Amino acid sequence: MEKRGVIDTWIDKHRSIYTAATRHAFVVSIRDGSVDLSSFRTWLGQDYLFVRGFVPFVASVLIRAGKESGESSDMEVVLGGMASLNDEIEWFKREASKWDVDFSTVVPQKANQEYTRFLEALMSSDVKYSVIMTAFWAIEAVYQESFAHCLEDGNKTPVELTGACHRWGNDGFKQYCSSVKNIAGRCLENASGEALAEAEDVFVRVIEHEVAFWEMSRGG
Ligand SMILES: Cc1ncc(CN)c(N)n1
Repeated sequence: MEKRGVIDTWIDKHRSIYTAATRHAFVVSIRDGSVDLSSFRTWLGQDYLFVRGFVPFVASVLIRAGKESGESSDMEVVLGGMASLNDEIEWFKREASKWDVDFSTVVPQKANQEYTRFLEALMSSDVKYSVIMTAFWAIEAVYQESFAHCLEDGNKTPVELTGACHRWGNDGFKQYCSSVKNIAGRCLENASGEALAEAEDVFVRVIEHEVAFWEMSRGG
């Protein structure tokens, strides 16, 4: 059995907000087939913009993994994430034509701008490696858990949305999230009390931004 670490204790401690992010009404509406397709189109356009801002963040994680990690495999894990972002951007573009969304006219909404600003602040070299890794894991994990839920037994996910669900809900992405979680967990095992407090705070803030992002997609 997998060893329970500090991240699992934080998930338990902040369970209600964690569940609000991973079982948000928008996600549940995809799973039960009641999703409002105009919300899906809003999400698509906003998430495309988010992902473009996420690429430099992941690049900064990659640089830190190359420079600061004692483990050469950290860089390879992050590089795998970078490669899947490349596919993700291509996927968004294909979906845009399918859903008739013109990305060139999409303007980032407040929740998206605030999330991107938060990521930019995390790219500062003052932010500890363990803290940036915790954020990176949490960002990916919310999407993995949310979209995997839309594929679990009993789902009524509309067939035209299963592509999105498979993108983040597939087993390979789950494995990748687990590798990032292991890296963050290993760093946190040796972290100071101050770094632990910062990482917990960043974990909660990522989850809050994810909730706000789903709310925005629903038109909230
Ligand atoms: C808002 C958000 N959070 C996470 C992911 C997964 N990379 C995403 N595409 N968008």
